[in-house]
Amino acid sequence: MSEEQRHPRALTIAGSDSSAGAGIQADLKTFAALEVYGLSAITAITAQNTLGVRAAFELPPELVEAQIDAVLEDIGADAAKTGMLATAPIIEAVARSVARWQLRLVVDPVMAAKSGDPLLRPEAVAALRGVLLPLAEVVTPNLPEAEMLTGRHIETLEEMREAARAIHDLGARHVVVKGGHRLDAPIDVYFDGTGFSELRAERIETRHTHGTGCTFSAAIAAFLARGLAVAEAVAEAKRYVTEAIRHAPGLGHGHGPTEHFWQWKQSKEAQTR
Ligand SMILES: Nc1ncnc2c1ncn2[C@@H]1O[C@H](COP(=O)(O)OP(=O)(O)OP(=O)(O)O)[C@@H](O)[C@H]1O
Ligand SMILES: Cc1ncc(CO)c(N)n1
Repeated sequence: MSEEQRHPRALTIAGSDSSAGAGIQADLKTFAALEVYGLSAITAITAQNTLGVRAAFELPPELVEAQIDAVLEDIGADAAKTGMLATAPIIEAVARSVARWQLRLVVDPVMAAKSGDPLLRPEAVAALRGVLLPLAEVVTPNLPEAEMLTGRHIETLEEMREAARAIHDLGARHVVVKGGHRLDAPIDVYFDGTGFSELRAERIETRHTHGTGCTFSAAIAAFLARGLAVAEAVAEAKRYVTEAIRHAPGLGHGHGPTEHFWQWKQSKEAQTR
């Protein structure tokens, strides 16, 4: 097998974030940092910065499908992830592609930006729940998204476990309910259909958490593409996002982006010492 054939590759199906802290841009940076070749299919173009989303333009579902077909017919993907999908017709087009290409899929059920601006039309939640979740190998809702998907109020770890089970019942094979929105430690609950575990990390006191969910789900897809089992991929992705937050460059006046290339920067510094 040639080098080219062995190089792991991953596909992101998501929206463009002009401030490059979230969306397609965060996903491609994550793939690159984890040495996975990144492919992209853009669903929507947003005009946003660290303070909020000013405008969004949703692309036609046929164009989303055409992007996926173009890269998969030629290059192929070992894993894929979805982010902002914007509308029900786009979700349906993506679900068709995922089924046709038998993609190993990580679904980040993006509904709103950190600023609170909506990124998914309210009527599209039903399509996300009914059409895409049954195709997901892993789904990574934050607390408000888990509440929308289950119709339950979620606060405690026990409520996070109950929500993970309810989302698993919708068809997703592995569920991570993320606790980044809790005020105490950012503990995530992982459920594989049989047992629960917790992904624990220290809370980093920072406002620079724009795109942390995108980064986490892209890292899971990258580690799956590299051949890790789901539980390992999720644990490694948690470590990756924690360090990305820790090394955030402090850009912008609102929720700034995280840093993806801290390891590369550290090794460059070590070389010049
Ligand atoms: N301040 C923090 N310190 C450490 N880890 C954090 C912090 N905030 C979030 N995390 C972790 O980052 C990951 C992403 O979680 P989060 O709940 O922030 O996602 P999200 O709301 O979907 O993000 P976004 O919508 O901005 O992309 C989770 O593993 C979460 O526990
Ligand atoms: C395009 C895009 N996708 C996802 C998020 C979630 O953070 C965002 N802010 N923007």
